[in-house]
Amino acid sequence: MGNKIAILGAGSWATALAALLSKKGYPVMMWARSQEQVTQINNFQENTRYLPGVFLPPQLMASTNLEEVVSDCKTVIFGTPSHAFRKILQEVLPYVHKEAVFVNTAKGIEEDSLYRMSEVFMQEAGTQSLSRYAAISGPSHAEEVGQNLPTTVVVAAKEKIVAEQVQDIFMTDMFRVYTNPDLLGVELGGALKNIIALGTGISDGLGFGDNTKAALMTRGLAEITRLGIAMGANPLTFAGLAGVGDLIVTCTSVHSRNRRAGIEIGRGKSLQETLSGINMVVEGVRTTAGAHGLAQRYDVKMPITELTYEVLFKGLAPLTAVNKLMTRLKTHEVEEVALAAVNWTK
Ligand SMILES: NC(=O)C1=CN([C@@H]2O[C@H](COP(=O)(O)OP(=O)(O)OC[C@H]3O[C@@H](n4cnc5c(N)ncnc54)[C@H](O)[C@@H]3O)[C@@H](O)[C@H]2O)C=CC1
Ligand SMILES: O=C(CO)COP(=O)(O)O
Repeated sequence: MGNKIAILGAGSWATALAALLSKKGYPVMMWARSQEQVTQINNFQENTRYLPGVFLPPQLMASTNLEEVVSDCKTVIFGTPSHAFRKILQEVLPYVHKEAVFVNTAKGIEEDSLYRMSEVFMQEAGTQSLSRYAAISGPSHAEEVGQNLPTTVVVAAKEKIVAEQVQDIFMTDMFRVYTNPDLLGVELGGALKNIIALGTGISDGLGFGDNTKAALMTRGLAEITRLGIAMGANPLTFAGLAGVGDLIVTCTSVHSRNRRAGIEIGRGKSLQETLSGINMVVEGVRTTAGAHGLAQRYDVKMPITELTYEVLFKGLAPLTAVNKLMTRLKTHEVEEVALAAVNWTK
């Protein structure tokens, strides 16, 4: 096994990462579903549909043949959306070397099972295999990574050695990679921030201001953290790159598809119209349904998530959702459990 890297997917994020690693000198091969993408990458050094304007090194190769792409690879990176993760994993597993490391970059929750991607991975590859699994997350829009603008991300893995191996693979002087042992927290942060980005987009689409956006982001982080704690994550992870970091970028960036979808919905478009107009993956939609299920399973209050769910799937008017959030029963800002350190005397 040499140091060949496989990247599965040829969307914006897969392409940005493939360009980064290829420019770093790794032999990289991408898997694309469509021959059109393969031709563009191999013959024209650009992925005009998903990452226009970013030059792809001529040595970066793509193929529609999964076996060819993953065979002899030391590292297999998933750059496909989370709803495709299980199926593609099933297809590649027979061809992947038994010592290869898997790196997932998708930010989502499986809709019916409510599994995180590491749980899907364990189910398909076996519990032992989690020692060869890592997740990358953090504030990192493909368009900016493609332009080599300074970016920071976090890699989480059960095994420190794997996290550090992946850190070394990706790290450049413009792409700084931190490690974190809290795989659960990193996966949750990356997935759940997309719901809040839909919410802030809706708020922007309704014509609300920066106060509203800051409120949604702050209270959004509070409910993400609340669910994370209930599931066993480290609360500090949500103060890091996969938590507040990614929340900030996704809720404020012109590049965010989740925010863009929210804006259209806030302006009155239906979910279907919105999604077909964007024509790229909007992970937050499925994740809202997943988080709605997790909130029920863990009996955690997630008012922004709940109302986003009702807007997306139950026809609730966005304005009514905002009104419902603003007129909830009055409450404390900080959870009782966290208040233990800084509390009022009774
Ligand atoms: N775009 C970004 O800036 C970032 C995206 N991500 C995550 O990366 C993942 C992929 O997102 P993007 O690259 O942005 O999406 P995209 O919409 O740009 O591309 C999606 C790619 O997946 C393929 N695809 C879609 N459905 C598929 C299926 N059922 N089976 C096989 N392939 C399928 C498409 O053909 C396309 O190549 C998402 O989970 C996203 O949250 C993470 C960090 C940054
Ligand atoms: O996760 C992302 C940036 O860190 C990408 O967000 P969008 O999917 O909303 O574009």
